[in-house]
Amino acid sequence: MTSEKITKWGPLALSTLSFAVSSYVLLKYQKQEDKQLPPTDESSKELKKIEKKSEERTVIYPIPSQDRGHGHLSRIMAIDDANAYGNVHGGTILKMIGHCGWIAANRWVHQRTKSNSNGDDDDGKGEHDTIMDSSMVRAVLGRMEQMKFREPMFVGELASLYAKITYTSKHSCEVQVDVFAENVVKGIRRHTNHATLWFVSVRMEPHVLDRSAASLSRGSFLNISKSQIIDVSNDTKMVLIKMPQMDRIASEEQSDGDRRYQFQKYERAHVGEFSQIVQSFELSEWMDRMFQTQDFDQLRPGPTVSTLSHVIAIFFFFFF
Ligand SMILES: CC(=O)SCCNC(=O)CCNC(=O)[C@H](O)C(C)(C)COP(=O)(O)OP(=O)(O)OC[C@H]1O[C@@H](n2cnc3c(N)ncnc32)[C@H](O)[C@@H]1OP(=O)(O)O
Repeated sequence: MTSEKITKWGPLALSTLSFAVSSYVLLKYQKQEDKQLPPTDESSKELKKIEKKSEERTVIYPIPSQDRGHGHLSRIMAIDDANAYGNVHGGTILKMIGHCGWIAANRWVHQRTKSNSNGDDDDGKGEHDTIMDSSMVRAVLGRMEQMKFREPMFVGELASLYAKITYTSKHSCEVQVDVFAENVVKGIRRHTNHATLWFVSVRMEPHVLDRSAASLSRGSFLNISKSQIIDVSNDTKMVLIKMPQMDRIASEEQSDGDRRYQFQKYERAHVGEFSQIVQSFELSEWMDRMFQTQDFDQLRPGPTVSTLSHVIAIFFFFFF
């Protein structure tokens, strides 16, 4: 064989050989693996045994009663929590407040299980008390109010948040969240933030979404009733359910809570109206009306603008 032939056909022959060997090895390995699998009956028995063992190991603890309606979060503030001034970013604190309130509200709504249902609260809003599956029950954030940034928080401090249910209405609850910043090195703790959140209790239900209608335009969503808000990604809808009520609440606390509840309801109901008034009100029209009026003149002591203008007009009329 000449060296020319070797250089021409050698690499091709080598690659074919290596391909054949690797295919043979792979097939043999696969066959061995198949042989190792136990028959189906045995394998299912084995699986059941393993599942039983892991179930025995998994202990599900009930949420302690003192934690119901309470939430707690703690975290050291890191460099990436900082804003341009080097303090902790307000958005970081807001997010943690949302999480902490969410813990308290969800622990609260999860008191509603099959065992404590009474089946008497179907008030035509689609809510029945027979909660099928606790994983479908949740509290969703409706409103965040009274967010107070009392003092700045610094990187390196320990942020500790405490949330507590302070009022319940038929379908919503008020959660108060307090935030503390602790300098662990110096042993100093400061009250940095306070917020009030309102959560609404809902149940997720499967819903067949008419995608053709929904995808036409954003406007088509506006036709969907508010109590059937749709989670497009999961094809589920939220249905309002009753909020578990606070018991053993002092009458003063109850009336204070009622007042805060009525106030936020009133505010929500009138925000739309107020913005409509602002939008429809032309500034130029307002300026015209303001300067046409004589009321301001009459309040001033001495000759009014209108009186002076009359004198000047008479002067020009007679002398020019
Ligand atoms: C956990 C999270 O962070 S979830 C993420 C953020 N949140 C969300 O995505 C929720 C989006 N919003 C919604 O889905 C809806 O607005 C809901 C479910 C909150 C309310 O639905 P609506 O159909 O508007 O409720 P509707 O007007 O019938 O009121 C039902 C109850 O909720 C209360 N509610 C409704 N909106 C609000 C609100 N913005 N703030 C406080 N309470 C509210 C009402 O007071 C009422 O309770 P009541 O019967 O005890 O008086």
